[in-house]
Amino acid sequence: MSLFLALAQRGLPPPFGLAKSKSVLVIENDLFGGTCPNRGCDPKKMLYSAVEVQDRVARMQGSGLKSVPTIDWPQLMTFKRGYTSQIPGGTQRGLENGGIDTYHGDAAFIDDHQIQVGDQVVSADALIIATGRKPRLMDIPGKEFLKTSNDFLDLDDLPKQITFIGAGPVAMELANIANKAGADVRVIHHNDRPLKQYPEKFVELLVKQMTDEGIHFDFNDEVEAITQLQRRYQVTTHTGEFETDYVVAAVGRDANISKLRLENGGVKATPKGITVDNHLKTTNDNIYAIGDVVAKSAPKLTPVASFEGRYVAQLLSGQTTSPIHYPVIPEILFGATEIGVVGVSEQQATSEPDRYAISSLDLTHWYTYNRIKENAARVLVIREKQTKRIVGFSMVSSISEHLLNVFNLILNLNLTNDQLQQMIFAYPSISSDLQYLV
Ligand SMILES: Cc1cc2nc3c(=O)[nH]c(=O)nc-3n(C[C@H](O)[C@H](O)[C@H](O)COP(=O)(O)OP(=O)(O)OC[C@H]3O[C@@H](n4cnc5c(N)ncnc54)[C@H](O)[C@@H]3O)c2cc1C
Ligand SMILES: NC(=O)c1ccc[n+]([C@@H]2O[C@H](COP(=O)([O-])OP(=O)(O)OC[C@H]3O[C@@H](n4cnc5c(N)ncnc54)[C@H](O)[C@@H]3O)[C@@H](O)[C@H]2O)c1
Repeated sequence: MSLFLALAQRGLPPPFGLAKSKSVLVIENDLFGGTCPNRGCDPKKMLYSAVEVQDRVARMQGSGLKSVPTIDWPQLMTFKRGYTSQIPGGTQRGLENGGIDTYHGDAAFIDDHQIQVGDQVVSADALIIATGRKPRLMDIPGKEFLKTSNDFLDLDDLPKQITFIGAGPVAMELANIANKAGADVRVIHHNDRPLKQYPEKFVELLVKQMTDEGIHFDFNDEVEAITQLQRRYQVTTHTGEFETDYVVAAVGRDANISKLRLENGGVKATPKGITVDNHLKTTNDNIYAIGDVVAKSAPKLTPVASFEGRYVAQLLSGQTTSPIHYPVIPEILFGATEIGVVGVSEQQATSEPDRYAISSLDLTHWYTYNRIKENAARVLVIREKQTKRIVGFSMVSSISEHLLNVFNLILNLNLTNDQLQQMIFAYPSISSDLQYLV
């Protein structure tokens, strides 16, 4: 028997893959499906459905459209819940229909083969830990008043004034939604270079656009305390104090390991997560770890967790013995303006000028972006000088996700310029610009 401790919906391939040859059990202590479809990527993008349309209509004012729609938050939340409410039950039924047993409860190791779930004990030959991460709460006076992305993504009514602490992906994406839905939004960040994984100039552009939309940024500031007033909160920072209706801590996420009693299973972890080798094996030979819970340099994203899940399923069913080899991994910050990166970064290319050449292009006036009255569309295309192959791509625009995935294919398949010039793309479309970019 193989046993999985909590697998997100996107991680389902491993239990399904293994269920053909082994008896499999999945334990989840909260919502089956995990973070992404219940409280992460998917509900966030359900809310973005309204933001994207509103933003596009706003840009077309005076070019054929009159008046910008306002967002009705309770209706939008009902729309989102129409999706999220189906996830836990649907995921659990899907597992059971696939011949996989499910348990609901906190999993904790008794030893390296046995797991306690509530008052039951289950045992397995191999175990896979996929318990993810949870929002980090700050240890400051008034921390009990802090809300998280989980709370924000399920708000019945939108507070008038919302403060986000941190300017990482979670805060920036949710701040954008709150602002477009009509809230007065403030973001407090403890340095002046948020979103380090994205090109600095693109982040500056994003911050400027969000500021122009009315979001107030406090950089190089630190929240010291939250005090409850009659109906509101007072936020005290290094530099002063202000009142707000709702404070979201978005300062990172911690590995879900505190309930697992890892020591009983001989599994070592650091504050960054569970330690694994290049086969995703923990410090115990029978136990593997995948996804966000792992201490690793690969980005903590849903498709990365799924990829790791498929790899461990292949390993356990004898289809591979090789170490895990990650493909090129794209990252994207969603929003009315999206920033995407894949492959060699601008930072890396700049630090190796003999090896890489960077082309920086402003596409704002290109037909594709002109047609939708885009505020700013820019790309960085990074080539290896010797081979002339494209090895990196970054983009800022309202529709970056399209070209990002196309460049992801180019990089992963190692396509040459000649091969791309031999193709015919549907025209005019976002991806037909490709032949002018490569
Ligand atoms: C607001 C937000 C937006 C995001 N947006 C994106 C995005 O746009 N794109 C993207 O790729 N990624 C995004 N992510 C990241 C993505 O959600 C995670 O990378 C992904 O969910 C990780 O999957 P996982 O299976 O490792 O863990 P999870 O999905 O977190 O699943 C772990 C599960 O384990 C359960 N669990 C924990 N401890 C125990 C225990 N002791 N016993 C039993 N069960 C336990 C948890 O309840 C949870 O359901 C976002 C995250 C957040 C918070
Ligand atoms: N579009 C996406 O792919 C997407 C979207 C959201 C989340 N995610 C995933 O979720 C993970 C977690 O995101 P996150 O934004 O919660 O965490 P994060 O760690 O990526 O960002 C948190 C930010 O808060 C800052 N910070 C820390 N302490 C602070 C403090 N006391 N005051 C002010 N700022 C402080 C940090 O410097 C950091 O920049 C991401 O790394 C990513 O893997 C991905």
